[in-house]
Amino acid sequence: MPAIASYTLLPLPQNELSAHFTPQPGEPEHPELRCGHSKDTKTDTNGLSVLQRTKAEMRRSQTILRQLSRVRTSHGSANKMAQNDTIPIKDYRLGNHDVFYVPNFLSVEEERYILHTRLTKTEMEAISKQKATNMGWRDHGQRVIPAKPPVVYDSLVDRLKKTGVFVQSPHQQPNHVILNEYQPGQGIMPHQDGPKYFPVVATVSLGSHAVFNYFRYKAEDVEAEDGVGKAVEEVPMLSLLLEPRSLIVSCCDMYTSNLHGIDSLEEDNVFPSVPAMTVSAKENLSLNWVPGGVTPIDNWEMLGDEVTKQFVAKGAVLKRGTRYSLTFRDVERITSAKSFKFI
Ligand SMILES: O=C(O)CCC(=O)C(=O)O
Ligand SMILES: [Fe+2]
Repeated sequence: MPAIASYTLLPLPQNELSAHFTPQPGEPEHPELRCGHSKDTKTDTNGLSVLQRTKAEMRRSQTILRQLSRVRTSHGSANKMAQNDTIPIKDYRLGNHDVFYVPNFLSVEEERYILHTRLTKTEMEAISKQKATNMGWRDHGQRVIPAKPPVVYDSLVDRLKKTGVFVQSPHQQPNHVILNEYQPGQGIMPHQDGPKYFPVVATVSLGSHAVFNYFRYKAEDVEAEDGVGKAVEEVPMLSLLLEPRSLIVSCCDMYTSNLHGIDSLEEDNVFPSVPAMTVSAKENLSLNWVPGGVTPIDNWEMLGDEVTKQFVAKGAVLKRGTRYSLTFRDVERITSAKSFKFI
């Protein structure tokens, strides 16, 4: 499992930031938006407690967000999505799979803002001890998150609503978000998210890429190696390159019947998959497929960044940086997966 670093709640004071994401050459430097993480202290250098400073930071975050809404970016698609009434999610479907890949779902500014405002685990715990009120957001272990997520989350939830993927969920929108942190070399074992959630999961990637694999279970009569549970195919049925700022949605059968995971690697060796490539074809092509070997990327034609696309098209080794993911779900499950379809 990756470390669950924190929930993004409130901005950190500038003086506690350490350089984390350095602006690319030629990129305008925006002092408010430099990303970083705080030292694990309960008070800042002015002796303010986390709760005291959060009010001031909240006001500051509102100002930044107002500025952000005026920023014009070259990543037009995120801005267009923010303005449109609906996002045609069907246009982003991966073949016939219950999987949707949307590049540039977030703008560069939103990505930076979210990374800038995340709290550390220690800060989260410091706030929890002070028993602030529950605003309805929960963390992975179902502890209550005692503060309202910043406004940028509202706009992300709004944008997710516009895709229609949560239209049949109990609250018609996600009510739960997890922020995971993956250092290069970290991944997440193949797993299912389980019946606690409505069978739609929407994940936004930030900071770096991941290769996200979906796996089938082996036939009923094949036992797992450890004799516990069902055996899982070693070769992924699908592998997607998740670019920073992209959205991936898994639902329906993909949610209820298959597993997903990310290999624990420092770099991903990728090449383009061809349409309708079967698992056995992939196995042959990948020559003695091993986890972390060469991975055919099924969404390479849908990639948003032209340079990345060209690299993947030729075959490339992509070095991982620190990746964060925000996973949105609706917790209370009242509709059965079988009767649910938005596609
Ligand atoms: O971080 C990701 O992209 C996936 C996380 C995940 O699968 C989970 O939290 O259940
Ligand atoms: Fe998961």
